[in-house]
Amino acid sequence: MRGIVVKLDRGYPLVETKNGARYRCEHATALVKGADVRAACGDAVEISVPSGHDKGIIEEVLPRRNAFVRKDPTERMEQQVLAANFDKVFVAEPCANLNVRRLERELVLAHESGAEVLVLLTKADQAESAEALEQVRGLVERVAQGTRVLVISSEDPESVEAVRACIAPGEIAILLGKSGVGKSSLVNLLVGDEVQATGAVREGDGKGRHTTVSREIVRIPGAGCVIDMPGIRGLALWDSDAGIDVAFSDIEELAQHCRFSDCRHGAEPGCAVRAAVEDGSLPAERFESYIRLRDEVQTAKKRVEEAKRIKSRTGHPRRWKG
Ligand SMILES: Nc1nc2c(ncn2[C@@H]2O[C@H](COP(=O)(O)OP(=O)(O)OP(=O)(O)O)[C@@H](O)[C@H]2O)c(=O)[nH]1
Ligand SMILES: [Zn+2]
Repeated sequence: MRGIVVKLDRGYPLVETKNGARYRCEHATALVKGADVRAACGDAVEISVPSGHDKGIIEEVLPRRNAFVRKDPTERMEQQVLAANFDKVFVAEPCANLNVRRLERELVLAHESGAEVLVLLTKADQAESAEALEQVRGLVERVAQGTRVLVISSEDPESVEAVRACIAPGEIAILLGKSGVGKSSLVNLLVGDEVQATGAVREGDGKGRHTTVSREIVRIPGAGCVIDMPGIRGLALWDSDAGIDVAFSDIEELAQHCRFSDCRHGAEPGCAVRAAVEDGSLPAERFESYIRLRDEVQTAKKRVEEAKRIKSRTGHPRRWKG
């Protein structure tokens, strides 16, 4: 049977087939052995359900159209696929306490997936003033380099409808942003129902703030689907060169004018990027972010190469996901 992974429930993929039946599944041993393929939310899979077995078995993960990938926070040299086969990425940042460095990183990861990217500036009602809000929007538009920016608030139904209009029926959007930025609240407003527990709901029960732990495809009435990506604390980059090129297209553009085509924008003569920093047309912090993120990707790649060398020397199999 063919199905879609609609949820990861404590590590077990929940697979929905065409007729709407849902099966909690395990991976076939052949998938996990060697290449260690693990199904992610949004994956199309082939499953079998042996009689007398309480779970289905994922026999095959079909090729992915795209994927959202970060470095596995628990394993030094592995990637982790958080979602697959989606059409859009919404990057959510709050209007007040906007963190430009985090936004840059989120944009790199979002663009790396190849899907269309939009920025959601959340909690507009918490902006100090209309001017402050416009200032933040202007800043985000500059950082986001032409990516569409929507300003939203849970207090403003029209802004929520604008988000709904961006997810066409049949499309899947993933929602990215730090805990507490208002993702669950937005999903609830889109669905018109309490599907996701929000921070406010759990605040009074003495168990501390709730953070969603499972990723799930949620259907939105009159639109497509959304996958909340909760609890993404560490967004370490993996192989994100393409994402950096898009997220920092201004710097890539400048680099066309460097004297050397392989200029690293360090001490080389005739570097157009450093010249732009010096004349003030490229903010120094933005250049520093670019270098930092680029170096992070280089380091990750180097570690992967090292791991491969160790494997070829020792024959010891390393685990690979995706
Ligand atoms: N003032 C204001 N508060 C909001 C808005 N949206 C969400 N909140 C509040 O912000 C807190 C966090 O919202 P959540 O929706 O739980 O945030 P989240 O991003 O889903 O967080 P995680 O589930 O931890 O990933 C809650 O107390 C919400 O009620 C908004 O537009 N304006
Ligand atoms: Zn240069």
